[in-house]
Amino acid sequence: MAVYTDISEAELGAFLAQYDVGDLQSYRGIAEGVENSNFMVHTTTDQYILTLYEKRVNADDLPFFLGLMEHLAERGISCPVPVHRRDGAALGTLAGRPAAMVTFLEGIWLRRPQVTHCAEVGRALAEMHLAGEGFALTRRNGLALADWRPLWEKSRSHAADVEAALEEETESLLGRLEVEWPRDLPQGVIHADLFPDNVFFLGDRLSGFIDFYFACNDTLAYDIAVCLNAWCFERDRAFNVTKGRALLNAYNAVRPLSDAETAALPILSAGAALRFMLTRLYDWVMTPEGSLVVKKDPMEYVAKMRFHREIRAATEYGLDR
Ligand SMILES: Nc1ncnc2c1ncn2[C@@H]1O[C@H](COP(=O)(O)OP(=O)(O)O)[C@@H](O)[C@H]1O
Ligand SMILES: N[C@@H](CCOP(=O)(O)O)C(=O)O
Repeated sequence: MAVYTDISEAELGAFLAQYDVGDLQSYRGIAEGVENSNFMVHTTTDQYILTLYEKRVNADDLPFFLGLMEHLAERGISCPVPVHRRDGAALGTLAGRPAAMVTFLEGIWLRRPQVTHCAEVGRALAEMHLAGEGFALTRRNGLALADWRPLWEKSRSHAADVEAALEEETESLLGRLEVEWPRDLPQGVIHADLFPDNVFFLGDRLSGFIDFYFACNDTLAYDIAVCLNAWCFERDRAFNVTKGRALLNAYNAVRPLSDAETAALPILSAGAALRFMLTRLYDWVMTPEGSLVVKKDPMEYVAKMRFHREIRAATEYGLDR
């Protein structure tokens, strides 16, 4: 569960007194999520999400994350908006942690997204990429290609415990990515973690994105690759080309992909699969039993690395060309 830091009613009441949000009525910790401590807060005027930023989030990045949500919301993207205190600040301190309140986003995330939802994600991702243009702050991707090898070196010696071939396969893919990674593709603000648990729906209609805490400036098409991996594989780890088609074509209809972006999709998808395999592997082998960190299965992403290795063209993902 993701309530690493607990808060008392008195602390929260004093924190809320800095805002124009009415009086505290009730609050509860939210079990979902991995990185931070989240609370649902009901006041006499509305409901909000309170986040206490934990160790893995760099406090220097918070103005980027909070400012980005505001920038996107001003441009019509549905996402939480930071609530400002009476003194104008969006970021405060609670229980010794940096803390912020954001507006509550209606909707639920889908455990079993269907083709229609993949199309919604493709469309909304492209809209977000366009809306990100002009955002004044920048943030380097802390989990970009250059960061993968140092991360790999930390858990590499445990890879064989997870699967015999994993060390050799990872080494081989990483070596290839370091040589072939595309560096001249269109850049912009990317979400970088747009998994189903970060996208809300009301019925079949996408109601918004949450969890911008990996957002950064990077290759736009890499964000599509993250989504292809997160949305278009089934539980048996098979790629669903109908979902791929829906996601890619919906994206392309809003922000047409260049030939170079299209050609790079297989390598970007392999890289995206490796990136999530690496963070999952690290948590898998390094997190002590009984810790609150939720461990996700690295093998799910090993299967995706293997799948992309065989892909030669984006049309195999379903993109119409
Ligand atoms: N603005 C929001 N509106 C509604 N629910 C939210 C909002 N932000 C977070 N949540 C809830 O909190 C959970 C965890 O949030 P998330 O940002 O994914 O945490 P973490 O960064 O720790 O992974 C979400 O699955 C959702 O249930
Ligand atoms: N999406 C990542 C883990 C990050 O979790 P989130 O709850 O912050 O989205 C993965 O699946 O490995």
